Amino acid sequence: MDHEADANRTDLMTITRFVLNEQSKYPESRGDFTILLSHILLGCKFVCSAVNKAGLANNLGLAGDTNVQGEEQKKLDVISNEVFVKALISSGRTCLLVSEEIEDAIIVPPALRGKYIVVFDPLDGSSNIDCGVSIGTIFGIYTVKDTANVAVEAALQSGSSLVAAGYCMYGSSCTFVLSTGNGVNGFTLDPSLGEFILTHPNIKIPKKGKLYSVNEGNAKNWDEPTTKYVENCKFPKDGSPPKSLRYIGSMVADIHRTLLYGGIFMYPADMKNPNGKLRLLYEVFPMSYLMEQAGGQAFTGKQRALDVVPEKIHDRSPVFLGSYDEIEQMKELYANSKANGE
Ligand SMILES: O=P(O)(O)OC[C@H]1O[C@](O)(COP(=O)(O)O)[C@@H](O)[C@@H]1O
Ligand SMILES: [Mg+2]
Ligand SMILES: [Mg+2]
Repeated sequence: MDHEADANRTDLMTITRFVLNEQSKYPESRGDFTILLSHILLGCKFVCSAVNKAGLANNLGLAGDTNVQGEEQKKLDVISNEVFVKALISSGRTCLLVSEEIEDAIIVPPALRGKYIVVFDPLDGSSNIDCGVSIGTIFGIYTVKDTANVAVEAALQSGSSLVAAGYCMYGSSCTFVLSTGNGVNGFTLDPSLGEFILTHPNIKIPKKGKLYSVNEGNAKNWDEPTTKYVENCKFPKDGSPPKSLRYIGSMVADIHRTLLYGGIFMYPADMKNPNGKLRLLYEVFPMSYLMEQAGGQAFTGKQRALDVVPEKIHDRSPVFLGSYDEIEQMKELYANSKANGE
């Protein structure tokens, strides 16, 4: 380890220091959020290490069960879910948990309750686990006034009520991206220090993009606006160069690239999946929150994604996320198709 180089690095802003600085702006704060976040970070470090060692520790492949979504669970889906449930409950700052991998919401025992609801996708991009492609964890945080009588309905809040959201990407490096409502910041795990260091301050998505990201394998089932938008990416009518297609198949990785490079990521509704595939509470909302905080937009095809009010905890929603101008184009296509009664 090059201690001298590290000692000279004055920019070593750890995420803990960053959040404590943020917290100092709220004199009334008791540090509950900082404690909750430290437990989420611990969970991410644990899962990052488990992902890195998965092949060695025989943690690749299927777990043998099916989750509430009807998907075959991967061993790492189960491991990461257990890690986050334990970490979140032991923080003593949560009262209700919603996980992609568990059918019912977890109501935290009264003695361990705090004011936060955490909705999370413990491992996103499960289809990419066994081939070592980037995967991640996604989370959203809400608050509750009445923790004593908390029930599952308390999680059915619109995305615009989130107080924080983020993801951790397990890729070539482990990157943690967070917003608490004052912009978006990215931190990279320094494995030798075991610390997340600020490496992407104040992320702002470019207003336009040269990339589009969608599973074109679903194209035959798409609606008119989606078909027209993708057609225009490939054969632009205004003479501009065609956009390039980038699709990893892990929402965390596709969104991370979109935040940094610009462009659009979409999982539209189609005739096969009339509500799309991605889950509102722990995929669509957190990513929409981050996208808006970075200057982009998030649209469902009908409305601003964050304005949707979920009816059930595992509801799905179509979603278009990305650069401001790209989503404006998509909105226009939907408005026109509506006007033409399509
Ligand atoms: O294979 P498809 O249909 O393109 O779906 C890919 C999408 O499904 C997901 O893998 C769903 O998330 P999970 O892996 O958490 O179930 C997203 O990460 C990704 O964007
Ligand atoms: Mg997911
Ligand atoms: Mg998942």
